[in-house]
Amino acid sequence: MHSTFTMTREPTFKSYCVCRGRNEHELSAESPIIVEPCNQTDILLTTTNKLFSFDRVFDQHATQENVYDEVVQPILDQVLEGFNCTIFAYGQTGSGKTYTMEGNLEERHTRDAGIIPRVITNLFDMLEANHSEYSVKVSLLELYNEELRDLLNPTNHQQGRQIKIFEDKLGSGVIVQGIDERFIQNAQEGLNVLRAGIKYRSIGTTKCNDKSSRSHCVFSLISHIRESVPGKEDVFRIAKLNLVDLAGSENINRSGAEFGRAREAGMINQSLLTLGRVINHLVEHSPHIPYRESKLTRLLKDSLGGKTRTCIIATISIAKMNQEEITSTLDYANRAKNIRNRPEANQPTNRNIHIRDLEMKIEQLKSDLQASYEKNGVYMTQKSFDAIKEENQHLKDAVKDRQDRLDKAKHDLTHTEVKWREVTTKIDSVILDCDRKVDMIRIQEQQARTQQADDLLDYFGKFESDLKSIHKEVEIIGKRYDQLYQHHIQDDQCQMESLELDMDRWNHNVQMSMDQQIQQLTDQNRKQRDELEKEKKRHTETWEKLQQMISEVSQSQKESLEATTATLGASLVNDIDLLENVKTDASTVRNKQASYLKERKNKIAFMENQIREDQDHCKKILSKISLMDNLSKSQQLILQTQAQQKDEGLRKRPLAELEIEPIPRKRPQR
Ligand SMILES: Nc1ncnc2c1ncn2[C@@H]1O[C@H](COP(=O)(O)OP(=O)(O)OP(=O)(O)O)[C@@H](O)[C@H]1O
Repeated sequence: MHSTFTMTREPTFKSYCVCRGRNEHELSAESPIIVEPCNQTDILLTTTNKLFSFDRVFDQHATQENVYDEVVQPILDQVLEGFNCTIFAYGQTGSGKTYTMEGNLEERHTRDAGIIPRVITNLFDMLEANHSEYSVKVSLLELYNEELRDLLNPTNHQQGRQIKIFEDKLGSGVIVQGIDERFIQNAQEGLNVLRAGIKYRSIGTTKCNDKSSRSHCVFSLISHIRESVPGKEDVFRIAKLNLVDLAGSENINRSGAEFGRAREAGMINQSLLTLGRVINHLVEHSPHIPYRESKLTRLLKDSLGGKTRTCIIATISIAKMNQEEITSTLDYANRAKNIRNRPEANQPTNRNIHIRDLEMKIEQLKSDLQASYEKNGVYMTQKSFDAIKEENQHLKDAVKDRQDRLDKAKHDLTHTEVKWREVTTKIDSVILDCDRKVDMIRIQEQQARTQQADDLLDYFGKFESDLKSIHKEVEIIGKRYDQLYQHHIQDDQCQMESLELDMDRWNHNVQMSMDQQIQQLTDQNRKQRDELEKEKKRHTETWEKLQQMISEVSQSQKESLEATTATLGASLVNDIDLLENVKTDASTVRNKQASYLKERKNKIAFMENQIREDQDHCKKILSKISLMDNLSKSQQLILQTQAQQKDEGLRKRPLAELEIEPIPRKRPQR
C-alpha cells in the first residue's frame, strides 16, 4: 500500500458512458439503434450526428467486470490512499443504473455482480493482502421525496427520528447525523448488510422498468487503515467511498409515473434538476453554488467541486424510442465532465487524536442526552444548538439569496411591465394612425375612382362623337369614291371613244394623205418618166439627128447628160424611200396608238379592280365602325352601371376588389 499523500493532476471529475443493449420491449417495438461508440472515448448519436466524448465509453457488449476494472478499481486504489471518492450512476429509468451499481448481490463473483459487491469484495481482498490493521464500516441512505431514510435502520424513520446533514467545520466534509454505520468484518458480512438494507428501498413500477428505484440511494464505505511509521506513533488513514444510484432522470409523462407517483417523479426531477444546476454553476465557476436547494446536493456537496474524487457513469439505452432521454443523459454527463474538484487526501490521524475525537463525540452525545432528560427548554447541547444555528444561518443565506433573486426578478418584471406598457401605447397609437391613414386612403381612392369614372365617361362621349364624325367622313369618302368611279369610267369611255374616233380619223387621213402622196408621187413619177421618155425620145431623135452632131459634141456634154439621167434616177429612188419611210412611220404611230389604247384599257381595268377593293374595304370599315359603335354603346352602358354600383359599393368594398380595367390614356389613331 502507498503511504504518500499525493495531489493528482488527472481529471478530477471523470465521466463514463455505459450502453445497455436493447431489451425485449425495445426489440419487439423494432426500435433501431441510434448510438454508435466510435472508439473507446467517443459516442455518436446517429440521429443528430452529434459526438459526445467521455473518459471511456462501454458499448452494449461490455461486461460488469470491464466497467469495474476500468472505472472502479483505480478509484478503490485511491480510497486506500486516503482520498474520499464518489461514483454516481445517472440515467433514465430502466437504463441500467441499479444494474451497474448493484447488479446481482447474491453471488460474490457472478457475471452480473455490479460495482458495490465487487468493491466490497475487492476492498477486503486488498486490505487483507496489505496485512494492515483496518476497520470498515458501511451506511446505506435513501433520499426519497426529499426525505432522508436510513435503510440499515428503517425503524428510525418510522419512530420519527430525523436524519440531519451538517457541514463539518473542521473540514472533514459533510456529516450525516442520526444514521447507522455498521462495522463489517468481511465481504460476506458487507453483502449481507447491503442486501438487508436494499430490501427497504422504495421501488415502484413504471412503463420503463418493473422494479424502478424511486429514490436516490447512497451506499457509503468508510475505511480506517492503521499505518506504522518507524519511530513514531501509528496513524490511521481514513477514507470514504460513496456509491450513488440516482433515481431515474425520465420525464413524468414518458416514465408513466401513475397512482400518485407524479409527485414522486417531480421530487426526483427536482433534486436532479438541482444537481444539474449545481453542475452548471460549478462548470461556469459561479460565485454561488446552490447546494442547499436540495438534500441530494447538500449530501454530496463535497463530491461536487469539493475535495472528493468523483466520477459519473451515464447509463443509456441504445434504442431510438428513448432518444430524448439518451440525448439529455449524454448532455448532462458531458457537462459534468467539466467540473473541477480539488481532491485532497485526508490527513492521517493517530490513535490519540482518534480517541479524542471519539471522546468529544461521546461527550456531545452525553450532553444531548442530559439536556433531553432534563427537558429544561433547550433539549440539546450548546454544540448541537450552534450547529442548528449555523444551519439556520445557511438557510437564512439561502433565503436571502432567493429573496435577492426574487427582488431582481420583481425589478425585471416591473421594468418589463413599463416597457410593455410603452410598447402597447406605441402600438395603439400606430394602430390609430394606421386606421386614420386607411380611411384617408379609402376616401382618396373613392374620389379618384369617381374622377376616373367621370373621365372615362367624357372620354367615351368624345370617342363616340369622334366615331360619328369618322362615320360621316367615311360615308362621304364612299360617296366620293362612287362618284369618282362613275365619273372616271365615263370619262375614260368618252376619252376612249374619241380616241378611237381620232384614231380612225387619223388613220383615214393618214391613209388618204399617204394614198394621195403615193398617187401624186406615182403620177409625178409617171409624168417624169413620160417626160423622160419624151425627153429620151427627143433626145434619141435629137441624138439620131444630131448623131453626127453628137459625135461632135464634146465628151463633157455626153457626161452631163448621163449625170442628169443619174440625178433624175436618184431623185426617183429618194422619193420612193421617202414614201416607204412615211409608210413605216404611219404603221409605228398606229402601233403606238394601239399599245397606248391597250395600256389605257389595262389601267382602267386595274382602276376598276382597285375601286372594287376600295369599296369592299369601305364596307368592312363601315361594318367595323357599326360594331365599334355598338361596343361603345354597350361599354357606355356597363360603365354607367359600374359607376352607379361603385358609387354605392366603394364605401364597403376594399380597393383591390374594384375590378375597373386600366384606362387607356392614349386616344386611338384615326
Ligand atoms: N448492461 C445490462 N445488461 C443486461 N441487463 C441490463 C443491463 N442494464 C440493465 N439491465 C436490465 O434492465 C432492467 C432495468 O435496469 P435497472 O433496474 O438497473 O435500471 P435503472 O436505471 O436502475 O432504472 P430505475 O431508475 O427505474 O431504477 C433490469 O432488469 C436489468 O437487469
